[in-house]
Amino acid sequence: MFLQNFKVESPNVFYGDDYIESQYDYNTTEVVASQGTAKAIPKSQAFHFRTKTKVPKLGLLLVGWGGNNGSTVTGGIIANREGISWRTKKGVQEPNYFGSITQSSTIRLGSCNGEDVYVPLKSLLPMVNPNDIEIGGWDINSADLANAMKRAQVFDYDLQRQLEPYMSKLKPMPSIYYEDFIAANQADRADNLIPGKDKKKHLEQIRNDIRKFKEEKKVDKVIVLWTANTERFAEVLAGVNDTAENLLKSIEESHPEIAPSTVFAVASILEGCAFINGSPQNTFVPGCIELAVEKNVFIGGDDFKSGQTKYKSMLVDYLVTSGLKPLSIASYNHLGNNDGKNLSSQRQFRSKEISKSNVVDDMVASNDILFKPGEHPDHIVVIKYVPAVGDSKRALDEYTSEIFMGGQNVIVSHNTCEDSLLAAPLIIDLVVMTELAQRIEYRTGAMTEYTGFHPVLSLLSFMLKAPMVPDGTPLVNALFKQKACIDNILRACLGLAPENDMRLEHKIHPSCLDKAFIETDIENLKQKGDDSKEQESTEMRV
Ligand SMILES: NC(=O)c1ccc[n+]([C@@H]2O[C@H](COP(=O)([O-])OP(=O)(O)OC[C@H]3O[C@@H](n4cnc5c(N)ncnc54)[C@H](O)[C@@H]3O)[C@@H](O)[C@H]2O)c1
Ligand SMILES: O=P([O-])([O-])O[C@@H]1[C@@H](O)[C@H](O)[C@@H](O)[C@H](O)[C@@H]1O
Repeated sequence: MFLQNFKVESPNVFYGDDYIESQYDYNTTEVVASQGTAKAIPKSQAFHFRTKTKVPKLGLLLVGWGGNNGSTVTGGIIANREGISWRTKKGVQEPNYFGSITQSSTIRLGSCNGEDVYVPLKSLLPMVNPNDIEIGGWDINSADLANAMKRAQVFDYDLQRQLEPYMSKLKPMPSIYYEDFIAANQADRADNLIPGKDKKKHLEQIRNDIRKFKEEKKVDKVIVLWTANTERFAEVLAGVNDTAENLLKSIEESHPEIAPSTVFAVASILEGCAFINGSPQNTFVPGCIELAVEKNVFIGGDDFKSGQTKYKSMLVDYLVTSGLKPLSIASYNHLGNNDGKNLSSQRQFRSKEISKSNVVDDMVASNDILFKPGEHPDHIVVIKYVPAVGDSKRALDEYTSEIFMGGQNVIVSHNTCEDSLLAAPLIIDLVVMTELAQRIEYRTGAMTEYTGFHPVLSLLSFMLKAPMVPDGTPLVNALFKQKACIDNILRACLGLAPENDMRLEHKIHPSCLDKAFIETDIENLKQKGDDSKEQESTEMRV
């Protein structure tokens, strides 16, 4: 069964004008190791969540707006907003948001008389509609978005033709170009630059651009997202970018080791705007993270997880979960877009190699039966630039695993995809989820005031190859664990238990179930809800 929307009827949830409020018992298991044995201790803590119901008018500023991803996500949103369909050799194609979990995925809400009930993920809590997002951005290249779209060669001609009048009006703001950070082969694109080499002036100009965009477009908030080229890793240097104070001083002094992406991140944070890094470089040097925490502004990254790596994080999870031991992962792809051209330079490729290689670490570390401590599969990552294939990346992967009694299993996959058509929906999800997270607050334990999630927004992990997590917290790459995290946190904001797939009611004799479990007395629940709200508001007045 599928429903478009629903309301939770429970004493633990209150739908107010300004907030959806919930009470939620967070249950987990603490393991205490002592004298060679371990004790598993169930733990529970009561949380109060509240989510602002008013969805803001959202502005999105893309760094690298004129790129394949930037032009594709912009054109895709315009086509959906304007209802533009187009002719292809297979007939008429309608616009959609396939590939976006916020727009095209569902979750199991519960069951109705034994039948599973599914609802759109976006029906759980009020979310921004991508069609309403105001988009702008910067690019080192001056091409307007119509010419950028043509250059990208991603959309069908008949769609490009209809988008042209909208896209030709969109022009990227001048940006900053520090040639040492991206491939030398990008130099011929750099004709749209903020003048000078003074990084302090660059920072101020970018901050001014953000403020100007917010005023002109009359948006309530702005999110900045990096979809510009992959940069080389910046060196983390004591006294330069290791603390917020040193980073700000280094920008003032135009230190050569401060990357364009870090200047954009600092500008966004200082303007109170969340910053998301869709590329693999270490934009978030320690000083930048410290600044985000100090200013309590969300940051998220790194590197969109679009096709080959998303597949890898799923397949290795299946293998290890099944007790099969991956021995080697050979991950090759070639592509012919400008991203591939930039990555044909070793230092930029190295950034990508890191983000594509670490994605299996948590799954391997989860199973000491298969892997001795420190043991891991051979894992190679190869990316080649082949202009002829354009944005249509060809990914070839081979997974060799050890199976029962010394046997071997070899899985080979071929995955052809228009890279930008997989990345564009991720940009939408990263932005929609970040904006939603900005409206969720919690209080727990002795707290009397509500507060927001940690500024390093690990909730975004499902969309990213190398997810940023708060210092000292575990990094989860297993794909469906990442999705379950999103689903269950949204459920908690509605006072709903996490989805656990036990389906106990279908594993026991129905006569064993309580009458109340089988027949839900809505009226009785409603009364309980009113009483508990009265009690909660009394509590809140204390
Ligand atoms: N499936 C995918 O496409 C995918 C997946 C994961 C990560 N990524 C990453 O996303 C980024 C964008 O990918 P793409 O295919 O759109 O690349 P692209 O080369 O088409 O676009 C990048 C754009 O950034 C611009 N640019 C470079 N430096 C800039 C700067 N300092 N300021 C402003 N603009 C700048 C370039 O002129 C270009 O228009 C790349 O880093 C890529 O590695 C892409
Ligand atoms: O598909 P995926 O591995 O998630 O990600 C892609 C890589 O396979 C590709 O080599 C690279 O050019 C893209 O920028 C993107 O990173």
